[in-house]
Amino acid sequence: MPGMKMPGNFFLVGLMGAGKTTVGRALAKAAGKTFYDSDHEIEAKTGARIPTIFELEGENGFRQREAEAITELTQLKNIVLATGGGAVLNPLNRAALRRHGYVIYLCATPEELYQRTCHDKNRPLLQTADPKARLSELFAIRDPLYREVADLVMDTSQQSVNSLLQLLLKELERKT
Ligand SMILES: Nc1ncnc2c1ncn2[C@@H]1O[C@H](COP(=O)(O)OP(=O)(O)OP(=O)(O)O)[C@@H](O)[C@H]1O
Ligand SMILES: O=C(O)C1=C[C@@H](O)[C@@H](O)[C@H](O)C1
Ligand SMILES: [Mg+2]
Repeated sequence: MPGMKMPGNFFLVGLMGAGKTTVGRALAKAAGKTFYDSDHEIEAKTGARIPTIFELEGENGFRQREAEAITELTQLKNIVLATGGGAVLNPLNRAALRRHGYVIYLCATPEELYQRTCHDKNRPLLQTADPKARLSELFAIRDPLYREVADLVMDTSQQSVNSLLQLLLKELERKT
């Protein structure tokens, strides 16, 4: 039974490596919705990879582009949207996410996030001497913000993508 609050969009939030893109794509397929990823939309629009945008325009420049993408994407209907890990930092993004869809926070420990992201160089905020410490700092700042916007918190620790998807579908069926 679709709830009144649910216009049919699912928005995924969480830190880098939480599985927003991976789980989001599978969820969209299973739920018959169109999948979008704000990071991919920004890259398609600019024709540049995210590390390049950070290099040329700084994090602030990227955040502006991200806010525009979130504004546009949250207007769409019947979608699953994987948001960039830092999208919740902007209160306008948080309001748009809450207003236009059902928000799912995928969480994991900083240690697990590190294991899932350490082989990939496409996350400029993790290109530091100590990416594990950086993930812990980001977790401390952002975990409350993810919880603030979330309708549902999913612990992804020690869960395969497929078992998470099954759990998520069950929860969504019950709650939405
Ligand atoms: N539940 C899980 N268990 C183990 N590995 C996972 C899980 N979810 C995702 N992964 C793996 O972790 C890596 C990062 O996942 P993904 O790119 O989906 O994260 P993300 O939340 O979209 O990150 P970002 O915010 O940087 O875009 C991928 O290699 C993915 O296969
Ligand atoms: O956590 C973050 O701030 C980021 C996460 C990624 O999804 C990208 O949006 C970018 O690398 C920044
Ligand atoms: Mg992603």
